[in-house]
Amino acid sequence: MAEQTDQQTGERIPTVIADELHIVYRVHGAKTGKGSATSALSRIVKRGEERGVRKVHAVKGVSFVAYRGEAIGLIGSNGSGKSTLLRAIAGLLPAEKGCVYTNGQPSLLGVNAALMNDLTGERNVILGGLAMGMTREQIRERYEGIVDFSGINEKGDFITLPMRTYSSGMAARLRFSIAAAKDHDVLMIDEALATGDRKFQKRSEERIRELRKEAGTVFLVSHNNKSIRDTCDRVLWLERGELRLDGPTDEVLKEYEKFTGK
Ligand SMILES: Nc1ncnc2c1ncn2[C@@H]1O[C@H](COP(=O)(O)OP(=O)(O)OP(=O)(O)O)[C@@H](O)[C@H]1O
Repeated sequence: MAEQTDQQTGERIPTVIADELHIVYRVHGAKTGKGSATSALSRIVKRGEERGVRKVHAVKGVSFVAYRGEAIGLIGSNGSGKSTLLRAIAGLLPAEKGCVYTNGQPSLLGVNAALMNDLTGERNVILGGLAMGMTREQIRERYEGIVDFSGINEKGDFITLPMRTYSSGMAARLRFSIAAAKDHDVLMIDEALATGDRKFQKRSEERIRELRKEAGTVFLVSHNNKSIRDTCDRVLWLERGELRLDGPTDEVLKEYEKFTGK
């Protein structure tokens, strides 16, 4: 339906809307000060604060609209809130204030995406496919493609070995290949490209471009400015949880590189 409207009117279709989004983590059991009498007293006096709970305000009032067909890079220093923002878009973290709307099913592909270490790569392809909502039939059809794309079998029959025998790069490649086998409405990739070798990075970038053409929206978190430049046409720059810049890749990266001194 949505695609038809797109073709008929040429209008851009929003896929993700973040409106003044705030995300706060609560860390339980964290000490709020040394075990002194004064800190105990101040804890009692600060009545509004839950005891032993520290709050981390990771995303602060972020607003943007993402459209179908866009590939958006998320950049910023360590701890600036990039992964948190992705997890919130995926619906894995509740908003403290503001909200995030998504049109379609968002899928988050992180380097920690859950695959079973004791199962073979083969079983994980099937499980991963089922978990993404593919049918057994679709998985059977795409199985060869997934294994070929991952390149896991290039150096021997590794796909029939348990995942725990894979190097971290091999495991990351398989995760990316499984996720990329499906056409996603909103695909979010957290640093996945950084783990593969250069040849695999090139293949992944190509696949990201294809996914965009298939009308989805792709978000890519990366510390590799080249990967961002090669795959994204728009960049959101987060710093200390705030959206510092949102614009065309070249413009934002130029400012970011000035900031980081690169
Ligand atoms: N599970 C958690 N509990 C509490 N605080 C957290 C948690 N995860 C992240 N944070 C905090 O939230 C802030 C943002 O972290 P986040 O992982 O989103 O940053 P990032 O930009 O993805 O960083 P990096 O580039 O290092 O991956 C940081 O201050 C971090 O300490």
